[in-house]
Amino acid sequence: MIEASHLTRQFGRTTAVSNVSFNIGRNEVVGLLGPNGAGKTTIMRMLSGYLEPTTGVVRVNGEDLGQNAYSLQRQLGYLPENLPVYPDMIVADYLDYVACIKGIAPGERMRAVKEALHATQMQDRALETIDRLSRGMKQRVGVAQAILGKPRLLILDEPTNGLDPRQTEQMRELIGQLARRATIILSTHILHEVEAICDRVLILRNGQLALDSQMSELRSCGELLLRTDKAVDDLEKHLGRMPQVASVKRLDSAADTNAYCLTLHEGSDPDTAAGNIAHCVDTAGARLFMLDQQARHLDTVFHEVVESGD
Ligand SMILES: Nc1ncnc2c1ncn2[C@@H]1O[C@H](COP(=O)(O)OP(=O)(O)OP(=O)(O)O)[C@@H](O)[C@H]1O
Repeated sequence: MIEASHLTRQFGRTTAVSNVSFNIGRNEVVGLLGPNGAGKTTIMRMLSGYLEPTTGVVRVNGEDLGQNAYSLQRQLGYLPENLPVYPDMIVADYLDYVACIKGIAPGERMRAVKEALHATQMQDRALETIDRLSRGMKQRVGVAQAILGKPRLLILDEPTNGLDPRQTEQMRELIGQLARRATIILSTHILHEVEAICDRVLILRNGQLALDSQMSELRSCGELLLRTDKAVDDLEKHLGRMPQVASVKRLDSAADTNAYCLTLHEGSDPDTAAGNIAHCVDTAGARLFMLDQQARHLDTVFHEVVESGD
């Protein structure tokens, strides 16, 4: 759906983004993360065609965005970091104006505006002047203009910025609904937002892509916790001989149970390993009480990735 190939962007002597490449497929929901100044907004602006890369290419459905910016921009929804909403305009007029720029046919515009207002729960504010709305409400107007015409590609720069916890929750739900029919790339500083809604995460560090991982792979840390009865003294040895198991550590044992932490070899599939471990425990003659894959949290990974570059 969208392909970023060797993107670099310089501002004078500052290299904001350096040789970043990735492909994002249809209906993926991708979180773009990184500390302040890592290059997130610069990438979002290049992906949406509002900023030209110094070198590199963005392709949307195989078409070069640089060559076809105007027509491709009409097919995508973009929520910029700083909302360019016109303060003196009435919400509905502004959305109608954006619908017009996006090339939505005159007969379709009213319905498109109503749908966008409904999706962002702004129906009651349709006739207010944008200037008089709160920060969170303005943010919703920004999202409403991005989703006008139901684009298949949405680029959202910090969509929950300035929202209160309830509005944040509503925005998360909205993004979840939009994700059923659109590819979404969103940047945020809120890591649990990414954990809640993204399939994949890209982490930038100093303008470079430091991590590109599916959330499911990222959560797996290659460790399993095992608890058995004490029927077999040398269970540790049996477990250690398994091909997927790199090491076995005995943990504190209770009166009638033993506990182990098993580290898998890199690249081992945790589900296959879990099945084999359960079989090994059974054949050795012990009873299995618990076998649990350990999960890593995104904030642990984020800090590891960001700090490894310091
Ligand atoms: N128009 C510009 N002119 C000069 N430098 C810029 C410009 N836009 C961005 N930069 C610089 O490029 C780098 C990346 O900025 P960018 O806004 O993309 O980071 P970010 O990851 O979005 O940061 P934040 O989390 O603070 O929003 C920073 O060093 C910034 O100062």
